[in-house]
Amino acid sequence: MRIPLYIDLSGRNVVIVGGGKVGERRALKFLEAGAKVKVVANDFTEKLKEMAQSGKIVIEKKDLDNDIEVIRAIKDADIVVIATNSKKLNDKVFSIAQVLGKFINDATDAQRSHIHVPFEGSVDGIRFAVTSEGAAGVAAHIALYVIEECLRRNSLLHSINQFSRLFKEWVKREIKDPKVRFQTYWYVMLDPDVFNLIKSSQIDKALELAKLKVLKGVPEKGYEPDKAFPKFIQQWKDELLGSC
Ligand SMILES: C[C@@]1(CC(=O)O)C2=NC(=C\c3[nH]c(c(CCC(=O)O)c3CC(=O)O)Cc3[nH]c(c(CC(=O)O)c3CCC(=O)O)/C=C3\N/C(=C\2)[C@@H](CCC(=O)O)[C@]3(C)CC(=O)O)/[C@H]1CCC(=O)O
Ligand SMILES: NC(=O)c1ccc[n+]([C@@H]2O[C@H](COP(=O)([O-])OP(=O)(O)OC[C@H]3O[C@@H](n4cnc5c(N)ncnc54)[C@H](O)[C@@H]3O)[C@@H](O)[C@H]2O)c1
Repeated sequence: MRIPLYIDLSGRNVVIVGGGKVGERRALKFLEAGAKVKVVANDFTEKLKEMAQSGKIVIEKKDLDNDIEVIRAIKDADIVVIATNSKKLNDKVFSIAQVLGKFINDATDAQRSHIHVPFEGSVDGIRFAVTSEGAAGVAAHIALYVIEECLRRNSLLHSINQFSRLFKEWVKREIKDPKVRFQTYWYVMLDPDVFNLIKSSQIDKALELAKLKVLKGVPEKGYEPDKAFPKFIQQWKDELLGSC
């Protein structure tokens, strides 16, 4: 079972074996996460060559035809990406990387890949990633579109998002006890007066009222996410899903 994570790869070494279209996409993706990217192949796309020329990545032109070359290429990697069009070479890189204990993203064999690169999107800074783990990429791609459009059209979520960000900043500054903080978030969301202000996009007023309520005291129990979230959904399901 693979689990979803968002990872900052600053300063980590990612070695991509294969300099074609897929290798290029992986280079761009891992660069976004701050990784030091090296692409090893016997041929590269124009874009990869440009990226190397401008110092964003390193490219190493090599015919990887024996184990020693592969070991040399990947020994310093934290993550190895397999993306050549030679099944024999992909299998070789996989077994060596596996023995060396590397994390492997195998773009050519979803089943054995440790890491999957999902379809990804974001609306208003809420990020999401969708994958079928290689089983039905077409369906995952369509699912991403549905999620993205549904969230984009949802003005209620937009307001909740605006409110939550500002409110959380304030709570983290003002309330020292994390246990109380956890209760606080759902305590105000379940308050009908605060929520009606959020619903009508009066974010400043909602914040003012929420702060007042919190300063008067937050219950120590009863607003844990596993209780509060279903209650919230039950109440606002139609408004939330109406735009989907
Ligand atoms: C999101 C995206 C990210 C990215 O690759 O950057 C991505 N695939 C994209 C495109 C794409 N994929 C394929 C084509 C060719 C034609 C077509 O089918 O359209 C194209 C189009 C193109 O290349 O242009 C076919 C294909 N895909 C995989 C295999 C190998 C296998 O099946 O084992 C084969 C060969 C199948 C065969 O041999 O028949 C496997 C994977 N593809 C994944 C992700 C992961 C799980 C996704 C999931 O299932 O949810 C996984 C497991 C790889 C991983 O996790 O590393 C990217 C969106 C690009 C964008 O939109 O910008
Ligand atoms: N995961 C995905 O989303 C996805 C999408 C499309 C294709 N694929 C698969 O990924 C693989 C790569 O696809 P592509 O379109 O980038 O292919 P490509 O033909 O554009 O690139 C292949 C790369 O492998 C290199 N290579 C091959 N043999 C080599 C060797 N002996 N030594 C060094 N380098 C070598 C080539 O130089 C080239 O850079 C294919 O197996 C394809 O089926 C995966």
